[in-house]
Amino acid sequence: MNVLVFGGQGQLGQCLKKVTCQKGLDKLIYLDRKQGNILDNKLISTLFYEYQPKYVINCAAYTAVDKAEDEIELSRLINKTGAENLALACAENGAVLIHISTDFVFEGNVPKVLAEEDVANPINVYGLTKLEGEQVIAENLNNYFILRTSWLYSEFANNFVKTMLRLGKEREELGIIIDQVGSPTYAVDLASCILEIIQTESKAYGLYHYSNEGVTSWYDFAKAIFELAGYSTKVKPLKTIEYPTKAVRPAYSVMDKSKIKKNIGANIPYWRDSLVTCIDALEVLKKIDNN
Ligand SMILES: NC(=O)C1=CN([C@@H]2O[C@H](COP(=O)(O)OP(=O)(O)OC[C@H]3O[C@@H](n4cnc5c(N)ncnc54)[C@H](OP(=O)(O)O)[C@@H]3O)[C@@H](O)[C@H]2O)C=CC1
Ligand SMILES: Cc1cn([C@H]2C[C@H](O)[C@@H](COP(=O)(O)OP(=O)(O)O[C@H]3O[C@@H](C)C(=O)[C@@H](O)[C@H]3O)O2)c(=O)[nH]c1=O
Repeated sequence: MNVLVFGGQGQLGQCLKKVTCQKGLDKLIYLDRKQGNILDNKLISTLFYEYQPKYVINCAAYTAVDKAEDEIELSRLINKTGAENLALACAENGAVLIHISTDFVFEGNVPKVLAEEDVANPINVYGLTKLEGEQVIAENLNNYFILRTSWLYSEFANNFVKTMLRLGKEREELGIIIDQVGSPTYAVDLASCILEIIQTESKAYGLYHYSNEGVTSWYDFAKAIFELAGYSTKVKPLKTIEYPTKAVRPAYSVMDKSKIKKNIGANIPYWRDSLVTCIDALEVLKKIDNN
């Protein structure tokens, strides 16, 4: 049972690799941007012909939230057209598509836990193009899982945890937004959930929410990162208005995970417990680097 992973060198792609290695699974084929460009339909056809995949995991995306405001067409090309290309190839070849989306499809203007059927109303280009990607998959394919996740971090690639650890070393104090609230997600936990869907060959296709359990602000998340990593960096709470960014971000994007727990049997860790695991993993990598 072959599984093609597009965006295999990104953060989630590397987490999938870590989990498959731990579990001894060897049927996943990881494609970097060159080996598996989701904008190249000829290449996609060749890959489907060569590997006859039963599952396709799309970890490829345009994820630079602020830059997307200036690169609308590129963001749309990767997040919408790329998703459409994979959906069409899956439909033609009878493969199941597992696609990742985001909490940023929501406006987040009310402190209400968001379910899959709640109205999406993106407030930035990244969120809009991710929503367009979801829609184009649903229009072209029946056998798909779209997992919306939020605030992904891990020991791999770029993410908020690694940014905090870098800046925390350089500065005595950091100002971090306190009035944006959500749920951090350890990408290794999400990778395990994706593999669970594949291993159980679940047929409960559809749209799902997946994040770690619990709710926090970026400010409290940063404080927890420094505390667990043993840093003495001070953290100053800022209002969104005091930290201007090119893209507007949702103030409240906590997602309801009842559906994925019920249909897939997902067992979801609490965000702080997973943060401990990630900080430990970063420590191990640091030791390996130093040797
Ligand atoms: N990061 C986060 O906080 C969150 C992410 N998500 C979603 O989760 C998914 C995984 O995100 P994450 O792993 O963090 O993202 P990354 O940015 O770490 O990885 C995305 C990968 O996609 C690759 N890519 C870009 N364009 C193409 C293309 N045309 N063809 C093939 N590959 C391409 C990138 O390659 P290159 O580096 O060479 O450009 C990169 O390796 C995405 O769908 C994202 O929208 C959802 C919520 C939160
Ligand atoms: C670096 C920094 C960020 N912040 C704020 C800005 C922002 O509101 C928040 C997070 O900043 P980042 O730019 O790291 O994260 P951002 O790119 O906004 O993260 C988002 O990425 C996309 C891909 C998603 O899908 C979302 O779920 C979410 O994870 O923290 C500060 O307040 N102070 C700082 O020093």
